[in-house]
Amino acid sequence: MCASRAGGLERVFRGTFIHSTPDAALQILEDALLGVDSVVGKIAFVGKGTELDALTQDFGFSPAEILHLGPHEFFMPGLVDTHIHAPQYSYAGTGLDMPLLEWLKTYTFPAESCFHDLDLARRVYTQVVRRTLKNGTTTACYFATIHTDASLLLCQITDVFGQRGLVGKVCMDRNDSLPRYSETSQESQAETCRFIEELLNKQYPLVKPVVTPRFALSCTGALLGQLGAIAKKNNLHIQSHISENPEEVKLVKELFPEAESYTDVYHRHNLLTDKTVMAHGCYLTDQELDLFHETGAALSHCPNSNISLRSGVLNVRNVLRHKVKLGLGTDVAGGYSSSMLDTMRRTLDVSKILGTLDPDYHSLTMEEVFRLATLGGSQALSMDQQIGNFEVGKDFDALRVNVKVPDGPVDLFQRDQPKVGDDWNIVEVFVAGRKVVPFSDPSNLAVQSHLSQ
Ligand SMILES: Nc1nc2[nH]cnc2c(=O)[nH]1
Ligand SMILES: [Zn+2]
Repeated sequence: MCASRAGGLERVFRGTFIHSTPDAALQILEDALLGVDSVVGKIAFVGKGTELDALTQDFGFSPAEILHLGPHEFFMPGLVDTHIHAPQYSYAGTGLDMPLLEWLKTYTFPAESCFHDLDLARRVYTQVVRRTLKNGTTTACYFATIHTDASLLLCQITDVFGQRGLVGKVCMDRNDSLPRYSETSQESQAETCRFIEELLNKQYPLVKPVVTPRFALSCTGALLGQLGAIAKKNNLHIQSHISENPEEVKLVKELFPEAESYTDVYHRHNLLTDKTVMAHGCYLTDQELDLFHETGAALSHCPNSNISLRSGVLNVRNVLRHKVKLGLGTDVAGGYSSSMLDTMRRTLDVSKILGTLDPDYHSLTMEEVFRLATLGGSQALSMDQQIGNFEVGKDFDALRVNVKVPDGPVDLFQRDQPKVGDDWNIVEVFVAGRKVVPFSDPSNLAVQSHLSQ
């Protein structure tokens, strides 16, 4: 039995719990009892069904209060999307017919430039938060747009729906392709400070700011340096993109000839810390991966996007060999799906293709991918003290999965082989102990009144 002192009323579940630990990619706890301190939303104890008597005494609950999972149900940790562009949800699944830099100019910047319109932002951001929560994303690391007020609205919506979020106002002072979607270095710096200050003043318990230079091609060295200083002063997370596409890598070399590598561009501006997560990294050298390891910076693997924009292929084994923290990201709308289950499948598929091309390559297992999507994501965001698995003392961020949901997407023949499933199978979602899916009517009413202010 593992337990911490109880602070409040317990909500106790009994059944199967599946999670990862640093030592075990997949651990299945059958007939387990898990208690949640409902005041603080943290896991108070994890024990075996055979320890019921001791647990009821120690934590003061009665067996009648236990919520029993069904025979085809289990709990798993919430999914962590380490890289998603909230405004791009508005055109997800379209416009995937060109490579990254053309795609940005043709679809992305024009779409994002409209988010000065707060009505549009409210509609799209409400949908992306609802959809990702329903799909089991309990923590999302969001890019918004350059617009501060719309970015603050995304924070508010994330808070109201109860999702855990890192949210970044995007910074870009070097984008001459679309004049109406750009800002000066001074504006970018001042608005980033305003965004951080206003968001921290709101004191949302689960939503935090993340310093967000779009990528090296969108930012001058001066802005990168200012953003590095802002992140350091406020001890904040940092997110950006790196080494996604060969053309991008080549242009970064030309724009920053003084830097030793793409990674060095960020490093010399103090943007590589143990609270940094960089998306993609398909073309990083071993030396660059060493620098990631030394600084504690993490990578977000976004396979759907890498395939859809034909950007590249990340060698996940090599990243793990360099002991670089790694999570998974949907990268909507470079990735066409906002579902982390899709990202998990693509991660597996890409790894199997690498194994097909090179018989010496050890493809990832399903269990390893499960760990990347949960504990790995929490490590990549340096939040693994708080979330990522069912360790006592962590917040209860969890998905209740029913592999035999009525009219569900899979047919089950053997009780013990629930190895495939879909978003439909996620019947309840908890964040910090609060049930956030199904959406409750009162919560919807609260959303309406909050958001109309
Ligand atoms: N996939 C992706 N890569 C980027 N690099 C710079 N901006 C973006 C973006 O919005 N999506
Ligand atoms: Zn991205």
